[in-house]
Amino acid sequence: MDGLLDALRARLGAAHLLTAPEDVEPYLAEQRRLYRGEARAVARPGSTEEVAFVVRACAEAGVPVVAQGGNTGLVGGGVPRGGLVLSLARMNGVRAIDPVGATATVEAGVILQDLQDAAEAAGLLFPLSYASRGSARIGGGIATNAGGVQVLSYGNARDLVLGLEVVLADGRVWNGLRALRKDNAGYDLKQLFIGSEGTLGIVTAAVLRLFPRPRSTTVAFAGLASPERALALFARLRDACDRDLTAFEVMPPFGLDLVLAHTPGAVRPLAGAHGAYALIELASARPDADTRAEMEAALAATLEAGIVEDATVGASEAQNRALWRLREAMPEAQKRAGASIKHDVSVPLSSLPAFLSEATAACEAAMPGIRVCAFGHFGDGNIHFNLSQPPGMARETFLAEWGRFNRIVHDIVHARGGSIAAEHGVGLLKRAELERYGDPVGLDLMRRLKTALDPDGILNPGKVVGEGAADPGR
Ligand SMILES: O=C(O)CC[C@@H](O)C(=O)O
Ligand SMILES: [Zn+2]
Repeated sequence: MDGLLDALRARLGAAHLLTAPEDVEPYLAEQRRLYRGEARAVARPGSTEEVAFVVRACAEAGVPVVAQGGNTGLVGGGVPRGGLVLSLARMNGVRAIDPVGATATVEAGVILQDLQDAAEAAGLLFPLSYASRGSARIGGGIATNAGGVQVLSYGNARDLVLGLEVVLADGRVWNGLRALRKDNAGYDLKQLFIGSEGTLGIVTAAVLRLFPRPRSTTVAFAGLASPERALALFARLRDACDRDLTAFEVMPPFGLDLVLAHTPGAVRPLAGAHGAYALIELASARPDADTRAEMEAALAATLEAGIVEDATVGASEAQNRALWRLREAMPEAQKRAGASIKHDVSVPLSSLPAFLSEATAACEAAMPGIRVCAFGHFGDGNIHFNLSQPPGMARETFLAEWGRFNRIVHDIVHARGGSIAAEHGVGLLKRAELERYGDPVGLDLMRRLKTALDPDGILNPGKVVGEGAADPGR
């Protein structure tokens, strides 16, 4: 190990090889305190060549490497289990924006918010977005195939990537950095690396799709009797507004109460109480678009049809933002309300309301006082089926029940043809669950891919389908 560290120090400079415990510490922390990493050092390469050098040196020394971006992941995918952390933070440049081709070529360490701002400065939109955008880095978003709040109209990270540059486990660089909309010259290799959580290669740069900026955007918040009504509303809006419907998020009354209690400045959007709340966004880049009128007409029709109980429509950008804030503050508010057991699941859209009532009833029966907080990307069929600890119960007592609730919730998801890892990935947290619910042939293919691309298990070992014991119960 010491020889390896000397070689890395010589190549990167002492300032970019962190070995002091206090310098390494931030890279070991995991935001939900579910895991604590272990690593001997953190390498901070400043170029693709330096990333390749680090990986090659580690491969030769048989030392594992875990790539880290903003370290904002939710499943422990970036938690090192020995070896070296490779931070992409210094590689944070937007290399080029092509306004005609509507593409951005970026380094993996660019912060998502900076990329959104750079696209905006060029008069365009980079639509990938989630609450951690101020610190999350695009390489992590690509490595986890991140979803977020605009998937309904723009897709997941996977749909936004045209080309990739990837450092392989042996230190070679695959140059797939192409800006083509059409390229059927063989297998689509970039898709292998997207969502592989750093287990098959380390993304160092990407060509990303940009879109016209919406000229008109309107956000509304609707109160409904139930998730069934939310589904009916979604279907109506999709019919009426077609591609202008850019987000359809749902939160439960308990979730809204948590947000109002724990978010400074948050104001109750509707006077009465409702069984479910939907945040709706309409946006259009058409010069003649008037999404406010479109929203008002669509909501008026659904109010009249008895689908919506009440609704408020943002009348300014500030009001639109305030409504979004209610939704985006949800995870933080839940964190402040104590420990949570999270399930990031998806089911076919038509069975989402039935899933919610079945899983809620099962969890409430399994632990009196448990508080179900199921919210999220309803329009994508993706719900964060989160459970808040009963008031007064100790954090560790509650978290010890994780395995039992996984079984309850994931069995229902699986029986309904859903996914137990919809948008946050597998990491450490869902490894045992993937083993349990994954199709055996599919799992075999995944392992073969891992072995083919990383035969010595250098890249992010123990994650997704890697070797090593999965954490039982989580
Ligand atoms: O905290 C969660 O469970 C979800 C976080 C994030 O994916 C969101 O949709 O807000
Ligand atoms: Zn989410």
